[in-house]
Amino acid sequence: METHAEIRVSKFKRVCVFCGSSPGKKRSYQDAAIELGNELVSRNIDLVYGGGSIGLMGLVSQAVHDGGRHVIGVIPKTLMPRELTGETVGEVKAVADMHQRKAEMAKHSDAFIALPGGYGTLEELLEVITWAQLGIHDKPVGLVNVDGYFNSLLSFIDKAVEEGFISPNARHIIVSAPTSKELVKKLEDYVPCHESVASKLSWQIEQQLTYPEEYDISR
Ligand SMILES: C/C(=C\CNc1ncnc2c1ncn2[C@@H]1O[C@H](COP(=O)(O)O)[C@@H](O)[C@H]1O)CO
Repeated sequence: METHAEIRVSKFKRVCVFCGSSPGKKRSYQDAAIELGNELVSRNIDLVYGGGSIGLMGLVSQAVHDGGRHVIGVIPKTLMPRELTGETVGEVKAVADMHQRKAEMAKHSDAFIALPGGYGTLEELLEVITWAQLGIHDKPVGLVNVDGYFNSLLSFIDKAVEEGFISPNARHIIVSAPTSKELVKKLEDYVPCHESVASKLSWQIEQQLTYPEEYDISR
């Protein structure tokens, strides 16, 4: 059995995790959030997430923080009062709005992982998949399919491929596995095979024009 003390090398420096602001009803969801945090620690990977301590977000961030890795919580100013999201461990980056939050989370991460969650998680997951399809980034995107939580979403995506709305190549953007350990391995091996609509460079130029300098947390 592998322990936290065992550090394995990863090609990812920072991974962005999208997950429920609620804990979910099954213990397995909460266990999976802690397992993902521990998996990142064991691979020497830092965390980027939506900030706060509520739900699965709190569990994954606490596990990464307790394991000694860096945690960045990217929070829109509106959600910053502690009674809304709880205390954030590690570094807090304040951003102007939800749109900038997603852009900043994406910019500072080498890969994206979704755990079970609700509308917010699905929206974040689908957006980074869409951005990959458009060529805005070429970073791997995966989901931890805890107890088959995402089966119906994956079936829907397969239906969209069958019906001609998603290309078979773009179907490969989304990587899934039942556990964090298997998923991180798959993401490490991921090679994009879909065609991009526009170059990464042209999207970067477009993004620089979108937000004023005062909100660019990379400075
Ligand atoms: C809507 C609720 C609480 C709001 N609090 C949040 N605090 C921080 N981040 C949030 C919050 N709500 C959504 N997010 C982002 O979306 C994902 C979680 O949303 P979900 O709908 O719970 O799946 C998460 O990755 C955050 O980035 C009351 O539940």
